[in-house]
Amino acid sequence: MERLFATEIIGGRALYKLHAVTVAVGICLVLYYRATRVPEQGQGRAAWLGMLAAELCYAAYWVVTQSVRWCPVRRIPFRDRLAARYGERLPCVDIFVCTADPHSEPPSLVISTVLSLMAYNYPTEKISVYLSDDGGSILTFYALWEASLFAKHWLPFCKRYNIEPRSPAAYFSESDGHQDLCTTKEWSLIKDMYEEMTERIDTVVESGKIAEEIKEKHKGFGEWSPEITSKNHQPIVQILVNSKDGNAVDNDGNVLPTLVYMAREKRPQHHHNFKAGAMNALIRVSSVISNSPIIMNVDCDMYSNSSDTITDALCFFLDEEMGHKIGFVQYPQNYNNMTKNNIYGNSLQVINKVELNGLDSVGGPLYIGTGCFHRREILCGRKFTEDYREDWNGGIKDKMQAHADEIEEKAKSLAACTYEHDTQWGDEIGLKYGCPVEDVITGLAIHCRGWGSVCNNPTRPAFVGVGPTTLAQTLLQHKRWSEGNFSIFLSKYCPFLFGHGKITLQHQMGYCIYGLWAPNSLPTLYYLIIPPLALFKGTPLFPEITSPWIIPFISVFCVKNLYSLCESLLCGDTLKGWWNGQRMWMVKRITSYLYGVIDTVRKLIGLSKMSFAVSSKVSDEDESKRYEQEIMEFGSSDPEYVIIATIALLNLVCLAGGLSQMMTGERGIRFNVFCPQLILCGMLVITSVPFYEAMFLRKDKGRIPFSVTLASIGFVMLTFLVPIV
Ligand SMILES: O=c1ccn([C@@H]2O[C@H](COP(=O)(O)OP(=O)(O)O[C@H]3O[C@H](CO)[C@@H](O)[C@H](O)[C@H]3O)[C@@H](O)[C@H]2O)c(=O)[nH]1
Ligand SMILES: [Mn+2]
Repeated sequence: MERLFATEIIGGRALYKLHAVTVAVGICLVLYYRATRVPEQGQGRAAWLGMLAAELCYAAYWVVTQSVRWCPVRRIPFRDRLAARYGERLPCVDIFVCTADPHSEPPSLVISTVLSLMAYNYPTEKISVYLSDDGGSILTFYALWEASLFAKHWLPFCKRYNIEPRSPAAYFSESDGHQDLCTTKEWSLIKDMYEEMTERIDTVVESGKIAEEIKEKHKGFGEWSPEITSKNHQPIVQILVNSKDGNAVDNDGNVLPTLVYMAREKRPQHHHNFKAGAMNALIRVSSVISNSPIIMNVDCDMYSNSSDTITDALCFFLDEEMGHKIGFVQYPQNYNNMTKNNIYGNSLQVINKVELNGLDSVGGPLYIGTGCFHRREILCGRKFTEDYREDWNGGIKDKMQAHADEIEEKAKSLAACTYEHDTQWGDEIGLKYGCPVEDVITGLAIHCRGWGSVCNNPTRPAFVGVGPTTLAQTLLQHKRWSEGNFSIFLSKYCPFLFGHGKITLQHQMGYCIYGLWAPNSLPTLYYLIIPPLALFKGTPLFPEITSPWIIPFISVFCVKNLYSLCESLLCGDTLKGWWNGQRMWMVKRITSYLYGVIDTVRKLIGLSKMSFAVSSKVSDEDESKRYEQEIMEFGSSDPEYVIIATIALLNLVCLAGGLSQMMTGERGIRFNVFCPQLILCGMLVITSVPFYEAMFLRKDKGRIPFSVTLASIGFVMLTFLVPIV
């Protein structure tokens, strides 16, 4: 039988292997040199040994990152074959959307995502969309109710003209009138309708109040009493559109997808486990409403950008040969608000296009929380067995029109905060609790239960969301990610221990690429502080520039960076984008990742509890302007900025000091001996130019505040007290 998807090895392997061998040999020589040339006590022995340790860490980490680069694969689904083979027998799909706060995640944005998901090219009676609102906000409920009405116009419009993307917000901001498709009149009509709705929603959100005459239009509004707060309320489940109900049709008379609002119960005395808790409540609530065998989930900002995504994903699950082994299908995260040169390195192109595909070849990509299709049974803890075959007819299809109220009541009981007490939920069943990257740890458990996963990365991105647009947001997100992955590494779920004998060694290493992000901060800090300081103080830490031993150092540096540049360019980044990305790696390592290490350790010894800071999807006008112009945003005196400014200044001072001492011949600083340190220091200074500008030249609100500069000058002076021994 013809396969429903194909697998292709991504080209460029010969070049990759050449680079890998060069770097590997270089690293061995560097380490050999370090280990055999340790200076005498008092001549920088400690600093030298520190360099050795840092380089050992880098070397080990480099090996880990190569695990996924050996043989990355690309998957190609054949949706026409699927349609021809399965026709009416295609399975039902439940779609979960999570939102947490109407202020950092505006309801108008959330419903655009919801509308894009309702408008998939897939039999509508087989789609159910669930919105989990952890903000428990009547404002979000109101927006969803508006969306349920607008859907009656929007879905027929999308399908009649086959438009993309089907998120109205994205569609209208991208197109200035698709006259070639439909009449201008029709286009303007629907656009006005959409804009009026958004305006109503935004006004309501701003005022925080909903008019009484609106509240009368749906019984759901009755759930909110004045005492309700986001942290203290009863469970709320409202079926806004019930596709089994004969009246739920759009303007063309076609059935609408089921649409459900859920706010699980929240009580101050019960821990709610953040997104993982929301997802688990959704799994249960949906089980009494639609119970589809496939669950897809997205974050509220991740709209569908391609309307055939469901069919594409099903090609993997329904493939006769391989399908029964596949636990989940992951799509990469793409963003529509990235600037050309990717100032904060947030486009994640290399992760999306290299690492996820590479992981696919060694056992499967990680579950990254959004844009992912799961089998319901697997999310609920099922182990892989060779004879496993899914019954695609699952799901609740009978008419429930008569007792929708009863179902809502049943669903509410499943969304109560005591429901999970003394059960396996959050552990063996559903998403795992207690980890800031609930997605990664859940995916790991699934892989260790024997399932594979695949990554589908179509040319037209399937999901597009809102990425961080300020430095602070970026650092916050990466702190959560690095901390989460590091805490997995240190827990009983450490891929090398938990995964041992269950997943391949390469797959274990693949997980560790992220698990070791955080501890990477330590060698990096060392490398950014000690060599410049040693330069200033006249202690050499590298071979002389004229010695043959400098060759491995330089070749590792050049080949590795050239390869990373190629990778980045091939993934669609610009040269400047790559450069910005390198700067951001440095910044993330000395701030987010360092914090990640500290907080993971604090949690291990019981000093702090897990948190999940939701990233804001809105930014103020002034900030957005600077973001568009790719000017780095500081503007507050966060301690992270003090670290960044201190390192930048330290390197500047050491470079200047080193150079001037060399010219005057002071302390015997000879060019030959110190050239490598000068180059290193010089590179750091060039990388840090935007930081100097932000400290000394810029006048706008986003500059580095004077207090930060002052503090960092103080820290630089303190650093000079550190002896190089
Ligand atoms: O208590 C909470 C906190 C968050 N969320 C939702 O979780 C999603 C992700 O939150 P966001 O602040 O956007 O975090 P990101 O860093 O962008 O999220 C990435 O990283 C997370 C793990 O750290 C994953 O859960 C996400 O799917 C993945 O997109 C959003 O839809 C939130 O509404 C909840 O539902 N409840
Ligand atoms: Mn997000």
